[in-house]
Amino acid sequence: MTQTAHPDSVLIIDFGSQVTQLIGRRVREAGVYCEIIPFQSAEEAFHRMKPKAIIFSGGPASVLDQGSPRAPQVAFDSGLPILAICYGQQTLATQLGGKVEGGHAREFGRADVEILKDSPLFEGFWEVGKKYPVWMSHGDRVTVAPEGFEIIGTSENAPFAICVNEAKRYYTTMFHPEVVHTPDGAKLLSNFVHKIAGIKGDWSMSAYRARAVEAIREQVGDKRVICALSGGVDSSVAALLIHEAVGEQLTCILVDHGLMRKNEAADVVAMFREHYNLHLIHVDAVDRFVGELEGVSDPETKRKIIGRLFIEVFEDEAKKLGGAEFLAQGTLYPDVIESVSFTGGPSVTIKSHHNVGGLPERMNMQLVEPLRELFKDEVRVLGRELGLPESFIGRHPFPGPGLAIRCPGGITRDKLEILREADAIYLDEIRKAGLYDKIWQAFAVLLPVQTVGVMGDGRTYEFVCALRAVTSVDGMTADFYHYDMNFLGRAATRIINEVRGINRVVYDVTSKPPGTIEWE
Ligand SMILES: Nc1ncnc2c1ncn2[C@@H]1O[C@H](COP(=O)(O)OP(=O)(O)OP(=O)(O)O)[C@@H](O)[C@H]1O
Ligand SMILES: O=c1[nH]c(=O)c2[nH+]cn([C@@H]3O[C@H](COP(=O)(O)O)[C@@H](O)[C@H]3O)c2[nH]1
Ligand SMILES: NC(=O)CC[C@H](N)C(=O)O
Ligand SMILES: [Mg+2]
Repeated sequence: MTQTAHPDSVLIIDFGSQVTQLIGRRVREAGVYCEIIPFQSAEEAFHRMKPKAIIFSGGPASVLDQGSPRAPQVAFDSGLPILAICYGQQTLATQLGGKVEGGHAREFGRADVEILKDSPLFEGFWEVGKKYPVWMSHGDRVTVAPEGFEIIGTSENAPFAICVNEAKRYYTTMFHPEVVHTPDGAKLLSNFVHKIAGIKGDWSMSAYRARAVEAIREQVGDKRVICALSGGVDSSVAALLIHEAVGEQLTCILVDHGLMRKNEAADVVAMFREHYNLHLIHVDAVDRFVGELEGVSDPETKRKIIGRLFIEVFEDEAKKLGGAEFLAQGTLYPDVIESVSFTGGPSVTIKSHHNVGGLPERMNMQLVEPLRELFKDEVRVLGRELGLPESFIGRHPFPGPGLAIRCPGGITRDKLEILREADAIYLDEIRKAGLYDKIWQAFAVLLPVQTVGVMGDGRTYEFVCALRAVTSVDGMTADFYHYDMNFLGRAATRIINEVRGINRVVYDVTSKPPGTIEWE
């Protein structure tokens, strides 16, 4: 979304660290605009962005390896302040004539850094002669600093814990200031962008909104955009931004595939019609999806059928509109990071996430992704900024393939109905207990297992319903939610009493890993 130069920006050069995204986050929290760019395209981005400061991230490679990543020369020629973290420190040292060695004691986790000399980097919170906790994760280390550098902080296994050239404004740390395990790290990054680079810090979500709108206008011109709108917070916020940018040129398409939560499609349509004056097409594709899914039990086959049908429905709708040049998506930063990782490498497919990403190629469309630099909680802040009702902002994520992947075994219309009812009761109980916002995602699963029960003196032989609730930050890892047993008892009783077809309820106590959040 960032075609134009921002007057006060920070260029974060990504060497592939798992936590690079957190650097961006901290910089934004300090009120400064930034972009994270893979090292391969950093030079190009530098000329486009005209940043006021540069940060080098950590990374999995060793600078001692042939062909390992380097920072572009322009970073050093620019005269800009540089903060270089971990791998960034190692490549900076190597590129400026210092030395890096492997084979020393590796260091993962907490370390204590002792401050040897004052610096604007930690002015206001770290004092000479004292020790402070930081988080390290490295095998290699700098053993000879480049000329003009001095060590101002040291730790047991990282003699060059903080090594700087104040004259040039080059600051390098062996530890990671961006992670929460370095308690003062955010302040350190804030000092770098404010005190050292002299950037004001007047960037905010409302500034993000204004720039995003401007960038969308520039990208889209007077062409037509379609937006796949699920009512999830990501696609809702993307749709509102694009609507603000190009108004009438936007058409949103909500596909009711019969796999949504109870009343979901109607609620989403009602909310958008009530609050916003945008084109919204509500496609009733229930028979098309459920018709093809009936009897299908293999999880990957279900996902592939759903992915294909989504494409077909969008193709049909775009045709009816006379074609569309752009497809909008609510892609977030965590969705992007996996595709730009330097190490890449073959990884196994655990499950094929339904993703409209396959659409544009097949349909000859360009992508509009105004949220690709944000995290989910930042998207929520932006949603509030745009006036999206709170009931939409705080919603639990809901997967594109919906209830189909919560109904292990063969899908039938009856099973989908039973599951939809159980899920609605479960969520209702969660809301009543005031737990909805404490849980990251909660849902019911209908197991393809029938068990014997007794109700009203009669024998029953009905399905088992499993309840799931997890806490998580980004969905990549998760812990099961620790309910009070009374709550579970209440939810189970209501589901068994009110839903015909279920006579037993169990709770899933599996974390991710080794489980995944969804059952398929
Ligand atoms: N029923 C649907 N109709 C139209 N588009 C959909 C539907 N389900 C999913 N999509 C599209 O697929 C994208 C990916 O879904 P995903 O669930 O990751 O995001 P979301 O629904 O916007 O937000 P959330 O993660 O909070 O559910 C959505 O942003 C939306 O563009
Ligand atoms: O849009 C989506 N399309 C999918 O195909 C899909 N599969 C899982 N999910 C959601 O992703 C998060 C992690 O889920 P898993 O642990 O099951 O992989 C959880 O939030 C899941 O609900 C999906 N979202
Ligand atoms: N976290 C990092 O950036 C690690 C850098 C380098 N791979 C090392 O092991 O030292
Ligand atoms: Mg969703």
